[in-house]
Amino acid sequence: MSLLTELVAGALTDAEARRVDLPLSAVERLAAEAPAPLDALDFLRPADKVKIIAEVKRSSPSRGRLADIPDPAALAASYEVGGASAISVLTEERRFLGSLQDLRDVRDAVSLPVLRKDFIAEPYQVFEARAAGADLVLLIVAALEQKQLAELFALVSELGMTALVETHSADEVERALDIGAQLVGVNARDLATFELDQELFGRLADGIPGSVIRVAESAVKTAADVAHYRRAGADVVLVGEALVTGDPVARLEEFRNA
Ligand SMILES: O=C(O)c1ccccc1NCC(=O)[C@H](O)[C@H](O)COP(=O)(O)O
Repeated sequence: MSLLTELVAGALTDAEARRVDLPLSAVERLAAEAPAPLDALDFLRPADKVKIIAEVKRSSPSRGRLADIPDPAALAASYEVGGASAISVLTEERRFLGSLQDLRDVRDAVSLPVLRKDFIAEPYQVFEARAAGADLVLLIVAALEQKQLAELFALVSELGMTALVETHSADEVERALDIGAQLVGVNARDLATFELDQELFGRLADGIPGSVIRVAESAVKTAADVAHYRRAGADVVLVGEALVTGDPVARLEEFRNA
């Protein structure tokens, strides 16, 4: 079983367990009652300076434990002070040690759009994201059949949220564009081998029209890495490890001025 398949299966098992206490009808109701989502596309629109999605990331399969993050809300608030344009919260529990409670806490602490970063494969998880206050939901093309991707994308949009559609090849970029994605990510990390390829963004960016917001994900350690992605056409960079292992405000300022 590939790591991605394992991560999706684990996320679905955990969602199934939550569903025992909170059935679909209840989570749908909570989603409908949640305050309206922010327009993430507006916050991430291309500008003179690169926009940053700053990630709350405790641990990862490739790097193990990164940071304890006892107070995700405080970390997210410091990201906002540092000038982030959106906050990504890893809610996957098994390998990233995140939770939906982290997302709720972050939602209450910032006035920026919040992304649910998880291994989403079922509508229940999308309703959960909205009920917890998410404005954005990650959809990983490699984890989904095209029909499933299109249906989840339609649901995310119907609930007023924005999908960050993540790709790792030209074929996946085409699939993202086919469903009408307005926010397309290129992840430098091969989710099967963990290999990082910072050049991948540049190779795929040309296939993404200028009307679509282009997000370079992973492998940003320094301002030079941000500048590299910027030159290759990134409107937005998504950064995790470098922010949770250093001074987030100082690093965000460096990265924004790259
Ligand atoms: O980070 C991992 O090891 C990982 C493994 C398998 C699936 C996803 C994984 N990470 C999710 C991400 O894409 C990153 O958290 C995100 O792009 C930030 O990356 P970084 O700045 O390199 O921490």
